Amino acid sequence: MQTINLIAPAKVNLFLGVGRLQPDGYHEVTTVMQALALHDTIHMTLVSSGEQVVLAEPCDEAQPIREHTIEVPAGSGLSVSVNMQWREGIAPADITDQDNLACRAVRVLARLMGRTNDEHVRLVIEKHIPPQSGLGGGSSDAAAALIGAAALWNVDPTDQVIYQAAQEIGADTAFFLHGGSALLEGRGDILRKRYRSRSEQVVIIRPAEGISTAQAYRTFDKAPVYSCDDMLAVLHDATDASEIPLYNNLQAPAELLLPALSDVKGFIRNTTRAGNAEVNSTVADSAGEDDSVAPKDCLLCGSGSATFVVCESLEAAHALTAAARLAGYWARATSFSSIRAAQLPR
Ligand SMILES: C[C@](O)(CO)[C@H](O)COP(=O)(O)OP(=O)(O)OC[C@H]1O[C@@H](n2ccc(N)nc2=O)[C@H](O)[C@@H]1O
Ligand SMILES: Nc1ncnc2c1ncn2[C@@H]1O[C@H](COP(=O)(O)OP(=O)(O)OP(=O)(O)O)[C@@H](O)[C@H]1O
Repeated sequence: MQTINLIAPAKVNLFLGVGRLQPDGYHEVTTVMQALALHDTIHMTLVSSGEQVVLAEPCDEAQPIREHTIEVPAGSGLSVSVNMQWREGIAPADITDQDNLACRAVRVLARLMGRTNDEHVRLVIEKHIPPQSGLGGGSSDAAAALIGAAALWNVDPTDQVIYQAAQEIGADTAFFLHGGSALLEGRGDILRKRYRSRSEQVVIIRPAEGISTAQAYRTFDKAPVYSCDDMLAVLHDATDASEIPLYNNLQAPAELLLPALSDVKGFIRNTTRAGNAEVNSTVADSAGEDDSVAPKDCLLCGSGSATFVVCESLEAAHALTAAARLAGYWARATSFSSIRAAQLPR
């Protein structure tokens, strides 16, 4: 038996330019993704044929630790299971082991490698990234599970099969193998260039409801508004992620799907305007009086439903987080980061 620990960071899209729908059901996308320090933690154990192990795992408040027994009978092939631990007050989502993107990632990698060993991969995921938020939590868990399975199976972490598996799982997964800040095209899975990461404090604010990514794209198609070529030229010329303009053409469709998003924008504007200019003067100064315009330095995360706000200091981030929680939102102070999905040192 072998256990390793991994981190799976969240992301935001500093720039998300959705283009035309392709015959495969996916849209052409030009995006600049930026990793956050906020991350899920994954513990991954490989149990081989003939072994019987008893793992001590986190459970719930009533029973903080529980024993979990795993046996691998001969001829059973690969099996994968997961224990999801919801942290940070995130409402637990009902995800079967079969549908869990991290479990899927392990199975896809085994298939692409032609690996047919009798073995069990057990995952414990400590969830700090809320799902259906546009923060890519599930995709990042999948990327970390690929890195973890590769380490447990002695596969070179730079082997192309890992990138191939990531692309098969979903559009966002490939980014988390690179992390930091990067320009991606295609379905949002082809790396074009890397930038120096941003490093400021960020607050994530999420209303109670999530948004389905597929539904956000379908709503976009009803009245598409495309980014212009001048904007794309800026992305290709930039070397530092701080040069990237904040832009997301899924913001308007997401607001149509979820009116609570306009309330979040209003909350951010009012909080930073109403005598709290020191909370985030950048947002306050640029907010103007027009309530239909988003305050500067704040943008929808991917397809939503979370919004991120760039703050000038740790104090400003904590003040905004506290105000957002008081207003009934899920909120979390974090920062931009250069991390990626990775194994932690033993
Ligand atoms: C909104 C973003 O998070 C921005 O980074 C991504 O584009 C979404 O990436 P993701 O969650 O990994 O998406 P996937 O799980 O691959 O796809 C979910 C659904 O979103 C839609 N989808 C996704 C990516 C893309 N380039 N075009 C699409 O139309 C498709 O309907 C797809 O069936
Ligand atoms: N390990 C996982 N963590 C979270 N969600 C998962 C996981 N595995 C599968 N899912 C499913 O994926 C859906 C999207 O979750 P995710 O956290 O990736 O949302 P998202 O951030 O909106 O996605 P994205 O930004 O990639 O579009 C969830 O509704 C959930 O059913």
